[in-house]
Formats: sequence, structure tokens, C-alpha cells
Amino acid sequence: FCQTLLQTAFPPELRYASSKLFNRIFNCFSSYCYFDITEIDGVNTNELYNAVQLYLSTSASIVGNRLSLTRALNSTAFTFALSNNDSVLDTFNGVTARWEHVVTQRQTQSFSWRPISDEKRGFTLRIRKKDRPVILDAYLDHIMDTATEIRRKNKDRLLYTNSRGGSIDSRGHPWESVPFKHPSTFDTLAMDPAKKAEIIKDLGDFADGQSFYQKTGRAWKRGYLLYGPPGTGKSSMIAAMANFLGYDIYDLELTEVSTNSELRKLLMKTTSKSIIVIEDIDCSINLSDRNKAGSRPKNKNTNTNTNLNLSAAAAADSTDQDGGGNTITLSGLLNFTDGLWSCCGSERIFVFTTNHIEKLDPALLRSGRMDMHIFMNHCSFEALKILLRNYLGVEAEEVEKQVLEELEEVTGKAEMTPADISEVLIRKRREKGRAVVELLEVLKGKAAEKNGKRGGGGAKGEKVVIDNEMMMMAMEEEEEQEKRALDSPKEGSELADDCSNKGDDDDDDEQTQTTTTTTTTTTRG
Ligand SMILES: Nc1ncnc2c1ncn2[C@@H]1O[C@H](COP(=O)(O)OP(=O)(O)OP(=O)(O)O)[C@@H](O)[C@H]1O
Ligand SMILES: [Mg+2]
Repeated sequence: FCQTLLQTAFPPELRYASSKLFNRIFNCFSSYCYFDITEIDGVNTNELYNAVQLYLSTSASIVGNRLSLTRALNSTAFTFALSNNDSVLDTFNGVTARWEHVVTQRQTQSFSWRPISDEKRGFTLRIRKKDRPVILDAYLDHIMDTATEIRRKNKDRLLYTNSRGGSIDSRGHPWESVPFKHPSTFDTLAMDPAKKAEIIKDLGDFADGQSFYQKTGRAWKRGYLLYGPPGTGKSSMIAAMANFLGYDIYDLELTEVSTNSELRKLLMKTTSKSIIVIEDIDCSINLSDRNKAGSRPKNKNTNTNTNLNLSAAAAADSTDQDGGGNTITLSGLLNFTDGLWSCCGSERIFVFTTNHIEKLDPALLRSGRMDMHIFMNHCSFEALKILLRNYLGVEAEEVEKQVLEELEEVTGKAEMTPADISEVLIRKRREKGRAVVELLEVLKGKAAEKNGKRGGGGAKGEKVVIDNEMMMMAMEEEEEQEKRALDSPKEGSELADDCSNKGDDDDDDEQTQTTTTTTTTTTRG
């Protein structure tokens, strides 16, 4: 109003000066300060403008009367943006900020190599002068971080594999990638809800835990071991984790890696915010005996936890020096997950899966390497309810009471995996009414089968147990004999073997002698 008055009161040559003067006076008395963030900063696009636009498009705290809604092609989410010359309020740390989207027509078309829009766009941020020192920097950082996070989540996630063996591509990358579009989520995953909630919380805490990991001096990584029978959802769980966190997946094919150093190189080429997966770890490589490094002769103190790291490092070093043959070792893998190299990059999750946890070396399972052991079991009644909802759209309350009770009774006994049950439901999904009853029949049949096997013919059952026991005894005896045969020719070097823990020490006498001397010297010292 005042500016209009000035414009009419002053002659045109004085208008510019008068308006500047007016602005200055106005600013002196105003309790607000303003920041203009233009779309084009000179000739470059202003990153902050894009960040603010993204931030405002998804910020839940934003309240506005008029917003323009958009939905990108192939996107599942709606985004809203500020209409032209409209404003919204946002709150950050208790301070209110007002954003105005200012769009004006460009007066003169300046020369540019790039096409420039006819409109001049920008945001104006208004905050109170007293709040400026307190929040401005933190608020802008928050906006930039949020925008980066939104961009990352919107980006297609990738599934990497090293199935090309050790070869690298033209950019020097050992990993090949494809877009990752697995539909599994924690909603579709059938498992005990309490366990599921615990895992989701753990993942959430991990993703938000940067300052915690920094404060406690821990590398920002976490290990999950998923174990259980085939078809219980281990791979689906990995996909759900990736979808939940918005991370890329690196599916490490251990059988394609020939040396520990190659493993390290693969690790170095992974990015932050990713899940590194080794599926069926018990089948990938013989990891139960960390001393069985490559094709070298074995050390006899297998499965001993003492001096674990020394053994691991020694084995890794010696195999690396050899550089030949398939020399990937458990120690190499341990270094991969827990050694100094594991913290290059940050915010990474390691997931190992196995059907046979008992086959794994305890060193691999200890906390720090595998922080959480998740048992994926046969389908429970709670999990079954989730499958019914997912496949048939039937809630437990809609099922007849008696059928539901029977389902509850037999589900556990049938020991069917979620994969088996989903097969039944997929086949019957068109006839919802019959599907539940037929599933109940299948479950009853399986439960009876299991019951028959377990209870069927006590004598037969006992015989199996006895046979197993005898087999175990025979195996133990065989192992003892092997041990004795290995021990007898070099009894003197036992101390050396135990202390040095060389993963792949030679049987060569000279080597043994040297190691003994070193150990003795160290002890005396
Ligand atoms: N807990 C589950 N919740 C939902 N679907 C499941 C679950 N478990 C298995 N399925 C279904 O069964 C199929 C096989 O499951 P998945 O590959 O995850 O099993 P797995 O435990 O990884 O098996 P394996 O040990 O053989 O690798 C999946 O396509 C999925 O649809
Ligand atoms: Mg699997």
C-alpha cells in the first residue's frame, strides 16, 4: 500500500530510490527476515531450490490451504507442491517458518545456451529475526538432508551380483546390477508379529543410529543371521528389509570369489546404505574349519576359539601371499564382516542365511558379526493369519469359529512352511469360501502324517535313534584316529601350532622349527 502511494507521489526518476529507502525503513521495523532462493542462480540451477521443493513436497508438518498435487509416471506416491505465489507454514525445532513460492514473468529474455523458462521461480523463506541465529543453518541442513533421503528413496534400488567371477567391467566395477523390484514387505511377510516388530525396530534403530555408533566407537554396520528350513521366508525377509530401509542389495556369491583379497576388493566397491547378503552360507564354502585354508595341509586345532583373530589374520595373510587356487577362508570372511575393512563405507547390513546353523563355525556367529539370529520357523497360526489376509483377503474374524479353532490346533502340528501353505492358497485363491476349508484339510493331513511318523512303530523309531547314535560314535572314533595319526610325527611342535595358530601352516619341519623359536622368544621376553 505504502509502495503504491510512493509510486504515485514521486516522479518516475525518484521511484527506484524511494522504494529502496522505503524497504530499508520497513526492514528496520519488521521483526522478520526474508531469504530468497531462486531457481536459477546466475546460469546454474540452484541446488537449494530443488531441495526446498522436494522437502516441501513431502513434509508432513506442512500446513497450507492450496497445494498442487502431482503423481509421477510409475510412481506409487502423490506429491504436493506449493501453488504459484502461495505460501505454507513449516515448523522446525519449535520455530515457525513461512515459505512462499514466488513466480513472476521474466521481463527480458537474456541469451543462454540452455532453454530458460518464461517464468522466474523462487522460494522466499520468512523467519523471525530472533530465530535466525538459532535455526537457519540447522534448518537448511535439515532440508538438504531430507531432500537427499527423498531422492535416494525415489531412486530405483539395485540388486548387485558378483556372478561374473573376479572380472571387472569397463568402469572397474566387480559388481553387476539390475533394478531391484521385489514386492516382499514386512506387511506381506508371514511370521510371528512380535518377532517381526522386534526386527523392524532393530532396523529402524540401526538406520537412525549414526550418532549412537559414532558415540560408542562402533562401525556403523549390523549383522543378521537368518536360519531355518527351506521355504520359511529367509530370502523374502531380505527383500522386505531392503524395501523397508530403501537400501541396495549386494548378493555375494562366495563360490565365485577365489581369494580373500578379492573378497576385500568386492567389499570396497559396495556403497553405503546397502545390504550385503551371503545366501546359504553353509553350502557356499567349507567354513566349519577355519584352518582348512585352500588346498594347504590342515592345522589340527580345529574349532578352537582361542586366539581366534590371530588365527584368522594369519590364515588370511598366508593365503593372500600364496595368491593361488581357491584360497578363500573363514578368516577372510570374518575379516570381511568384522575386520578393519568392514567399516569402509558405512551404514551397511550383513545378512547371512543358512538352513543348517549347526554347521557354522561359532566364530561366525558371535555378536558383532551376527548381532541378531533370526529363526525362520515353520508356519505358526499367527503367520497363517497373515497368509490368509494376503492371499485371500480374509481376516481371521471372518473365518467360522470352529474352522479357526481347528486351524489353530493343527497349524503347529503340520509343520508346513509358509511356502507350502502359500502354494495351496494360490491354487485356491479364486474360491475363497472353499480355500480355508481345503487348507484345513491339507494341514490336518500333514499333521496326521507327522504324527504317524513320530509315533508310528516305537520299535522302528527307536531303531533310527540307535542307528544314528552308532553312526555318531563311529565318526567320532574315526576322527580320534585321524587326530592321533596327525599328532604323532611332530609332537614337539604342538606348542607352536597352538600359539601361532597359523591357519594353513606347512607340515614342513623347517617352518615348524622357526615358529617354535619365535614363540619361545616372545614368552621369555
Ligand atoms: N514367511 C513368509 N511369508 C510370506 N511368504 C513366504 C514366507 N516364507 C516363504 N514364503 C513364500 O515362499 C516362497 C519361498 O520363500 P523364500 O525364498 O523366502 O524361502 P527361503 O527361506 O529363502 O528358502 P531357502 O532356504 O530355500 O532359500 C516365496 O516366494 C514366498 O512367497
Ligand atoms: Mg532363500
